[in-house]
Amino acid sequence: MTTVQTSVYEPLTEPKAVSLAVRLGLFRDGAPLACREIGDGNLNLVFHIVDQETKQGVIIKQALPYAKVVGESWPLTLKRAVIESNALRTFASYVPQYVPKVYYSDESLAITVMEDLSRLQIARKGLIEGKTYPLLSQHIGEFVAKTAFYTSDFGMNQQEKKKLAQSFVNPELCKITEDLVFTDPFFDHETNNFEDELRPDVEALWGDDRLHLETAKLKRKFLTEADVLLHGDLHTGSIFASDDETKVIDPEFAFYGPIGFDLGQFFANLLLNALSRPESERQPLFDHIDRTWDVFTSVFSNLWRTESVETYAATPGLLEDVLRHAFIDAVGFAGCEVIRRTIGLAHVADLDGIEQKEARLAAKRHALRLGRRLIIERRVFTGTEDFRRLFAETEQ
Ligand SMILES: Nc1ncnc2c1ncn2[C@@H]1O[C@H](COP(=O)(O)OP(=O)(O)O)[C@@H](O)[C@H]1O
Ligand SMILES: CSC[C@H]1O[C@H](OP(=O)(O)O)[C@H](O)[C@@H]1O
Repeated sequence: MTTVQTSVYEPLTEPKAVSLAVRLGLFRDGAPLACREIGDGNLNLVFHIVDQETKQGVIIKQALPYAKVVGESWPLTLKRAVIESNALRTFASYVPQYVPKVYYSDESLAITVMEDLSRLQIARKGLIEGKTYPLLSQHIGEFVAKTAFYTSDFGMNQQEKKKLAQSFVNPELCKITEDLVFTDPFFDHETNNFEDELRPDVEALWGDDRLHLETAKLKRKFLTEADVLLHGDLHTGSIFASDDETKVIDPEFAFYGPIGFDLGQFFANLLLNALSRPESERQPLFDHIDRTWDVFTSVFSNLWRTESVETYAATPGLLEDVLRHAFIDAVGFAGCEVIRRTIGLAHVADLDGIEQKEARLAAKRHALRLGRRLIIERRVFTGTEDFRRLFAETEQ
């Protein structure tokens, strides 16, 4: 991986980002450059620099030494920028069509300079506006299948895999997920954030021993199962889309983990959008879940049968076992994500943006019932049609 170390860290400002872009020779001499900090995520600065004449742009993303959403009281490693640029490059070696090009990265400045994707729209925003993105699930299914297979012990040299896994050890970012996704929302923790009216529903979750046991099993998987290289935060705000293109961004949470995790995060964020829509407009979200799983299983199975490096790959029943466990885990992980996006620290605009208060509270109560049953009943799921069934059963 070519990440250079040239300078001493300082947070960029818009003028400093322009100077850096000029110094790096990213634009022609004398180009009239405009720059805006457009970061709307929880953690980092994102500078959009555009040549005003040619309209060509680049993105400079910079990690701050703390979590932007909370402030300097929450220090956070700058190494996440290296993880992010290395993950983008690793993914590009398998699925270049689904990630932005990385032009340059600098470990000391904690920056990744990458392709400007402004021609596309963040999928969460588009889905909230009612867009359907017909190819989103086909692309994400293929993205997850190929990145998972080729980084697994079945798709790459098993000694090389261990080295790759080592380079993606990401303890601080994993700890955020361990806390914010798998732990805090299930207990009375200060990071939680929810409307007072939801307190009885939330306290019921906090006192639910069965839910605690099943969530603990999922957290244990996340902590211990170094199966494939994951994106680690594959929600719809980490995906740029149009009707014919899909690009996955923001893999600073990348690490070696359980194969069902990225799928579960993606399913959950489709469900969160479905929760914000009237019943008559939910079908495209469930269709996306079906298609993601179908494409994932078909691409992954094909690679397993044709390119596996592991002797046991041909053992009858093994692939089916891997896929079955990936699915069950994905359902459970989706439940954790639905709950944490409803009452945890980091919410989603799909639910928070429901203007009418009673409708918003109803959608959030539905989310809590759905998330709980996804976790507890994940082993009963036989296919993606069960998402529709459970969604309907938890509506009231
Ligand atoms: N390659 C890109 N091209 C255009 N805009 C981008 C690009 N990467 C990020 N952005 C913009 O910056 C925002 C925050 O980026 P993101 O990587 O999600 O940051 P964070 O790590 O803080 O969540 C995105 O929602 C998007 O609007
Ligand atoms: C304090 S980090 C909260 C939350 O933010 C991350 O998302 P993003 O970087 O896309 O804004 C991640 O989901 C974390 O759990």
